[in-house]
Amino acid sequence: MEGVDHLAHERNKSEFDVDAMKIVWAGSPHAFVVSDRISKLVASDPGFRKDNRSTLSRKELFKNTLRKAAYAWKTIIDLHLSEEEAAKLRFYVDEPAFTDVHWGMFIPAIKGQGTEEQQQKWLPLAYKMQIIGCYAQTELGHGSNVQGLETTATFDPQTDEFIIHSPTLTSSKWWPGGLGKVATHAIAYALLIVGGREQGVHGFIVQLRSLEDHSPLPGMTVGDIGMKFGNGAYNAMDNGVLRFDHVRIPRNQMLMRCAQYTCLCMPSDAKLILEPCILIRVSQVTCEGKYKQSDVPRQLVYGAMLYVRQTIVADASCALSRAVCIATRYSAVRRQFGSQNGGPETQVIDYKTQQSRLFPLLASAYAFRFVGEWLKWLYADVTQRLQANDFSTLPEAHACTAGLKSLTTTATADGIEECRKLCGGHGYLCSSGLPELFAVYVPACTYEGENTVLLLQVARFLMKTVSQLGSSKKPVGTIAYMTRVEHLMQCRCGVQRGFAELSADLVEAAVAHCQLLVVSKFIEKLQQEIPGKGVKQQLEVLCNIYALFLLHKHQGDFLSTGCITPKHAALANDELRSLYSQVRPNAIALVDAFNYTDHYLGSILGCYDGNVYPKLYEAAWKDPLNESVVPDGYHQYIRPLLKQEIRTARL
Ligand SMILES: CCCCCCCC/C=C\CCCCCCCCCCCCCC(=O)SCCNC(=O)CCNC(=O)[C@H](O)C(C)(C)COP(=O)(O)OP(=O)(O)OC[C@H]1O[C@@H](n2cnc3c(N)ncnc32)[C@H](O)[C@@H]1OP(=O)(O)O
Ligand SMILES: Cc1cc2nc3c(=O)[nH]c(=O)nc-3n(C[C@H](O)[C@H](O)[C@H](O)COP(=O)(O)OP(=O)(O)OC[C@H]3O[C@@H](n4cnc5c(N)ncnc54)[C@H](O)[C@@H]3O)c2cc1C
Repeated sequence: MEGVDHLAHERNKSEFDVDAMKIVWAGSPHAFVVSDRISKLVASDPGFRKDNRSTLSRKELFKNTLRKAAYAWKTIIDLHLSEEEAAKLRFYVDEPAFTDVHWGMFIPAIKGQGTEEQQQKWLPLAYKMQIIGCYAQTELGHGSNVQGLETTATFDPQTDEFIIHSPTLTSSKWWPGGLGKVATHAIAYALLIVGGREQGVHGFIVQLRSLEDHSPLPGMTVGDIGMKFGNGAYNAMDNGVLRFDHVRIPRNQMLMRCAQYTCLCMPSDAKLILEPCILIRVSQVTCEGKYKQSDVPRQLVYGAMLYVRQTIVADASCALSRAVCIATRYSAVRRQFGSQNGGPETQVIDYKTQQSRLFPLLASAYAFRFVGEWLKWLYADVTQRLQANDFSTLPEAHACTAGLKSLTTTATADGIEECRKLCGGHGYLCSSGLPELFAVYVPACTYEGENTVLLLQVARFLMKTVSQLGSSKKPVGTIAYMTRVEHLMQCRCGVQRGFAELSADLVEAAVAHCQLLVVSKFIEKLQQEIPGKGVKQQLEVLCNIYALFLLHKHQGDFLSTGCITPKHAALANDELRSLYSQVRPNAIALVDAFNYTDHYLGSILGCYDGNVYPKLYEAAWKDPLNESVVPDGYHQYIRPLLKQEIRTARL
């Protein structure tokens, strides 16, 4: 029935103030108002329709994405949207596109590593989208190993230029989003060679295509790398390949500042505002061909990665909460077995097995939300310190962004797939929204740092900390707890080649460290004042579920290290079951608190009114295969088969 809320009985059960929880989820009353307004704006505008994506061919999908990006930009300009509103618009439009990399990587890289002159020249063009940039780091042969990149940038003092060249097939740039068909410019990473000496990998601003007719400039071979995982989904993005054949660029297009971290955001009026900055020596190539080494950590060249990893953590809770919202609503609608005296069957959400799979994911979505908020704060803090020439917290910020990026994206990708399974057969339909969500999300485990490679970075940081225990350098911040494990210093293992040989175990330790971070940031959140009837209590239940679920899942480790006894393990399990029962009446309200529109969810199974079956039935008839009753190919293939004429037919 249209207009009837099939989940009303569920909503009536809730024991807390959903509107207050919406504000907790959004981060502040202001953030809620902005998010709510922009999500409704996008949902009500047919220009942002997305329900037909899975039936489009790659070319149609890509062109439609170009149209949407242009339309989004026009909307931003026409409505004078602020940066915050524009970012929300991008989020709710919900389509991977070249604009993500332009705003999310190209601009931050120039802001983080460009000199003031470079920023003054390039940023106004980029902010107005008069140039479109991509981030060309990865090559066919090397992604994780950035120091192994083969593209060269050789300085020619005769002409005061760099010659950018791809010397081998494996040095071809491969993967950069937006590169394939759209970007006019790239930040290309290349091995700097000055006076015959290699000086490490640096970033260079390189124009790729003509601003007149979009044709590749001389010396560039550029194109799309082809179809990716999943129909529709990430294929809206033109991940590209690029080869340079002795391309010359002026010397002033090498990104020469490693140190300056400015606030990585777009001014609301799209005009460039340059904050006064502290002058820090930069890596430079002079016109005489002298390389001047920066006196700040070379890792600052990875600044854009730190920023993007932090945004990826913030995004993880969005993707996971979206899948959980779909699976929770559908689990309340779906009934199987258990009818008593002809009454209704049991809602599948009432099965303890369903709860034990679903509710930890619901708790994780909230947990990731809060750790994402904290990471944003940490990033702002390290940025401020760097501006004051204080590099002391950079290793910790790197470990936190890398580790949490790895932990949250892995859990989110796995969680989306689990939500699909929680929806049974219907979860496999594209109209459930879950296959596409998974296909779009899962590369987050690989891009911006492959997840295991990032965990190894965390492990390295932890081992460094352990090796300093007992010295005058006391661990602080997120590793302060290590003072309580000084006995580790007494542990020795006889394994040769130490770190490499034990890396699989060290990765597990890194995961445990990151999980501890998530739990402790959830607990810290609960120590704040949280207004709204019953809101804090619900969050406490979710926090306990998150922590106890981890303990239950890893009880072997806890038991084998003597941290808990079998009795503790059994108690934890009993408590988990009790917590699931406490969440059950509030489950629908807890996902309503995400405040997602049906447009954003893009799922018949997750629609707000729970009117799933008529919508599924109706949607099936809209499939292109149902445009004709007798399919194309009947006369050629089916009829001859049925008539046993197949042996004589020309196939
Ligand atoms: C429609 C219109 C819309 C308009 C909208 C307007 C407004 C919109 C506003 C905002 C939009 C935002 C949108 C954001 C969306 C973002 C989308 C993102 C899409 C993602 C695309 C994907 C991009 C990519 O994948 S780019 C390529 C990424 N590549 C990698 O990540 C490579 C991974 N490898 C590495 O990071 C490194 O090589 C390494 C760390 C693995 C190893 O480094 P190394 O070789 O130097 O080796 P070491 O291990 O020796 O390390 C040395 C030393 O350095 C330390 N270190 C390493 N990295 C860092 C770092 N990043 N920071 C600080 N320190 C670092 C390391 O710990 C070592 O330290 P020691 O002390 O131990 O020596
Ligand atoms: C959808 C998508 C979009 C992307 N967009 C961009 C972009 O815009 N710009 C850009 O420059 N790049 C982009 N990339 C590339 C991406 O950043 C790399 O693919 C990523 O960094 C992983 O590197 P790799 O492909 O070399 O993986 P590899 O490093 O080859 O990984 C293969 C396997 O080897 C393992 N491994 C590697 N090194 C080690 C080690 N030291 N110890 C133990 N195990 C190891 C990994 O764990 C993994 O299991 C994108 C990738 C994808 C999938």
